[in-house]
Amino acid sequence: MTVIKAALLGFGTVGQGVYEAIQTHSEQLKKLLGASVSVEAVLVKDITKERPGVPRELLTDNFNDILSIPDLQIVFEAIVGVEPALGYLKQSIAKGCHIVTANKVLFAQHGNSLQQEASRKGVTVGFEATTAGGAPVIRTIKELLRVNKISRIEGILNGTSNYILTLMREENYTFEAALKLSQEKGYAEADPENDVEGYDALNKLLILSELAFGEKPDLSVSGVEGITRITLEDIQKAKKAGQRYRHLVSAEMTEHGVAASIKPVLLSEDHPLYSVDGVLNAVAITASLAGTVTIKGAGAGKLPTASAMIEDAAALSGKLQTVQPLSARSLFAG
Ligand SMILES: NC(=O)C1=CN([C@@H]2O[C@H](COP(=O)(O)OP(=O)(O)OC[C@H]3O[C@@H](n4cnc5c(N)ncnc54)[C@H](OP(=O)(O)O)[C@@H]3O)[C@@H](O)[C@H]2O)C=CC1
Ligand SMILES: N[C@@H](CC=O)C(=O)O
Repeated sequence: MTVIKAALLGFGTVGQGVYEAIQTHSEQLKKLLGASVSVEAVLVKDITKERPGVPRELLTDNFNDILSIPDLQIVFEAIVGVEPALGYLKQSIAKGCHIVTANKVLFAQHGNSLQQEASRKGVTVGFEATTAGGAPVIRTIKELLRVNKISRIEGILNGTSNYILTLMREENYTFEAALKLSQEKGYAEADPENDVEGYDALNKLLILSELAFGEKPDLSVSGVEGITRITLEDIQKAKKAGQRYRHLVSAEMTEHGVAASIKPVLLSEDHPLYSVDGVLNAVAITASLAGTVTIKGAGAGKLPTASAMIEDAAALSGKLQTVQPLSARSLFAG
């Protein structure tokens, strides 16, 4: 039996989901990739934490242990913020590994340069999980762009905000209680201010805009607004009037560049995003031939996000070397 060697950077909500999905979907991956995916090491920050379900000898807090794995093919990255993740991904590319990341903060700033470095080394960068969780928005835009020109993108890109707004409307939750529940469910960022003040949606819009239009919008005039100014009273008043608050992002190609907006908006029943409740995200892409294509799916959470990362790995079919299983599990044990 041969294997494809992978390493995991981060073992929080998303990292655990990727590890679990590789075990539970091993047969599908084997059929697609021609060999089993073997997780050879898991990088964490705090090596002393209890990690049920993962063999102790796979854990390390030293990135050099990852770099020293022979024939490593895929590095899944699910840690938080730009550094040290960016340095780790650059070193992984230099080692000849394909990388798959969920880290939108990093990717919004450094996605282009990472992709250029990867292409020079003949490897790929999967970033489906950076935007809209399990909903395949990146893949859809790439497919559309093969022939279409994209003129506009509009959507709900933060699962936490949509979940909070839904709980406040449907179950009279306070903002604080709804945020706490979204943290418990693993939807919110390590610093949830990124979610509720609109910065997470901003990073995702920057990623989509760069992909769809080849440039990022300038938001210095319109600014970025989250959901924190909306009160329970506002939401209940809107409900009585048959309206719903949504945190909406949009980006449109104009003759002066990309015009964008990120703010809460009141929608009526006739709007296509009116019914997108809970942790769902939805993105409507307007394309020259296809018209408007709308993708909807879980925008955050362990398994939907892992699904996006595993799909990126599955897309490497035909590009991966398989090797005999190793002794790697004992590489850095002790
Ligand atoms: N949660 C979600 O639904 C989604 C999250 N994302 C993105 O995925 C990434 C991970 O998110 P999530 O799993 O929720 O985050 P968590 O906070 O749950 O987990 C982060 C993991 O990264 C590890 N880590 C943090 N800093 C370092 C470091 N310097 N060196 C090594 N390991 C480190 C932590 O280690 P330790 O366990 O030791 O603390 C932890 O295992 C983020 O970039 C996030 O924006 C993307 C889509 C959806
Ligand atoms: N915190 C993010 C997680 C997914 O990207 C969100 O709530 O959308």
